Amino acid sequence: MRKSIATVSVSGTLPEKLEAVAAAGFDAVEVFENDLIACPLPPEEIRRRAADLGLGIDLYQPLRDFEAVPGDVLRGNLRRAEHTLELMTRLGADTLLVCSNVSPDALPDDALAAEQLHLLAERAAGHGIRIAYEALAWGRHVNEYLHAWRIVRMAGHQGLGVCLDSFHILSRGSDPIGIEAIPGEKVFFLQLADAPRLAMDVLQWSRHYRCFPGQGGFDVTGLVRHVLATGYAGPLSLEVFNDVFRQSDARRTALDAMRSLIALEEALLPSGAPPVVPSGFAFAELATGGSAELPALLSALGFARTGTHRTKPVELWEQGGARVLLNANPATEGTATPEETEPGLVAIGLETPDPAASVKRAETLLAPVLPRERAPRDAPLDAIAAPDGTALFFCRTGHADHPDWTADFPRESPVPDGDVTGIDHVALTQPWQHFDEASLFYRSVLGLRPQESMEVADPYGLLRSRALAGGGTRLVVNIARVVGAHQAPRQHVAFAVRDLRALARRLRAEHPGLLLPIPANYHDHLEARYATDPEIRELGLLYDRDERGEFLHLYTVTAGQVFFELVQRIGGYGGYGAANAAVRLAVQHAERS
Ligand SMILES: O=C(O)c1ccc(O)c(O)c1
Ligand SMILES: [Mg+2]
Repeated sequence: MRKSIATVSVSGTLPEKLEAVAAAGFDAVEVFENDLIACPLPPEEIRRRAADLGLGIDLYQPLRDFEAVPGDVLRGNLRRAEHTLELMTRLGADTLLVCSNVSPDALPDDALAAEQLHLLAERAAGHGIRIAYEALAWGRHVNEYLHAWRIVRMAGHQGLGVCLDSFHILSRGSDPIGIEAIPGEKVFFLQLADAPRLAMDVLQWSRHYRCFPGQGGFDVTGLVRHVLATGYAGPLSLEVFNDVFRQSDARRTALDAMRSLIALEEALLPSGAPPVVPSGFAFAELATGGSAELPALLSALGFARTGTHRTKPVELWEQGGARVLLNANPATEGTATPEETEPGLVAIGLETPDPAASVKRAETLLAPVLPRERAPRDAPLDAIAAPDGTALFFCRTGHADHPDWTADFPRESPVPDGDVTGIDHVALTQPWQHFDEASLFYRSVLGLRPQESMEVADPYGLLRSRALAGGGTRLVVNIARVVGAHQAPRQHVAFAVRDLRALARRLRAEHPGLLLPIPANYHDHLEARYATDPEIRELGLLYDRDERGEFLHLYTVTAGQVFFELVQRIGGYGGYGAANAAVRLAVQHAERS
């Protein structure tokens, strides 16, 4: 299907927007009025630049507050409309979006609205232009898409149809099934936006919080199915007003937008290949930053170095099913970022049933595929870059028909069988403007299911956190908005533990200072709330429960950018102890200062 995007959805000047959108592979744009009137280039030049970039201008928008007005207001409106139609001729746009009237001048009179829209459609037809009428969710009298359709039908003009916008329809809770009552040839345009579910004024919600399909809480795919059932064959056009995207790199946002449409289109196809969901973690790779902190932490937790890479300063540490690579020199492997000069997570190995299919899917969804020669191992593993720069390797460990990366680490000692059984989850911190992008990335590329995002108080700011899970893989993406010097550690690796009480008892006895101290106030609160047993306080454990089970966890001190969490899930507990994250952040800040 033809893919289009409104210029309002990305940052920059109009020429910059066009370039970014073209580079991401879009076919066309909707030109937003504000972008045009602030642009020093004449419309003919904008048209030429778009054409040179291979972009059509599918729509110009919006003409506001036009219909259902008294006669004296109509005269002014027609003058405005005439100007817009002339401008569109110069721009080469053939569809004008008219959004429903929000002004106090508007009358609650459908027949009058229909008559005046008919008049406008007649004038527009003289310029070879069609009118797409859109119900804004906050329109004064017309705010439902079926109401807009009734008026369009009443007007009965060939050059007048409706514009459907998923945000306006779904934000009001309207049932999109009604779309199927509209003949496809009367749907002139389809605008798509998702949004997080927020209880707030709908205009503010629309103007600041829209996001790309797959990033919010609406069933945009389901709505598109109804639109396609009408026979609609026009563009899928993204129209996203979002305060973060307005400030982000336009090219990156445009790629994110394109990824969203590719994933949406795929979801529409009954034959679409389902995502290859990773079944768990093969390894976590940490840069040591040349310090002994990480090996010391791991051996205290019961890990042992089981192998050393044949040619590279990389060690394999294992316990139970948990594997950690300690890399003394990741910068020479071509993945250098400033964080790598201190201990931190640089890569994650994911177990997938079909590594080739995983990387192919990642490529289809515009994930940056890392060149093989940059892979820090000798076994030919495919890797992609996650939005925060972490490398994600696709592995099929222990299957003879796939490259055996563990063979690069000749075995030095057996794998200890201690309390740690595997990697439960990995948490990554995104730059704040990449939160929605990261959610969509992990959801579409890896097929993980996002959970609701949560907000956690940090003593110096706010942490937003979203867990994504599927097939035995759990990731947590965080963004922290905190004042300069008070950054919390960026990453953690959480190990699954069989008996956390036993492990905590041992660690407290043998390695005082290794675990993060938990305030007594926390345990007072916990006992009042859950009547937890005194051992939880004695051992300094954190605790949570949900309707399916219980969760015990604790944290180590931090090394560079990374720390370890130890978790024990009891019953079917499905969370991450988010209620305790604020306590952890406060203690980590105190520990640093
Ligand atoms: O917020 C607005 O005013 C606005 C304008 C045009 C649209 O297509 C829309 O969905 C919203
Ligand atoms: Mg719209």
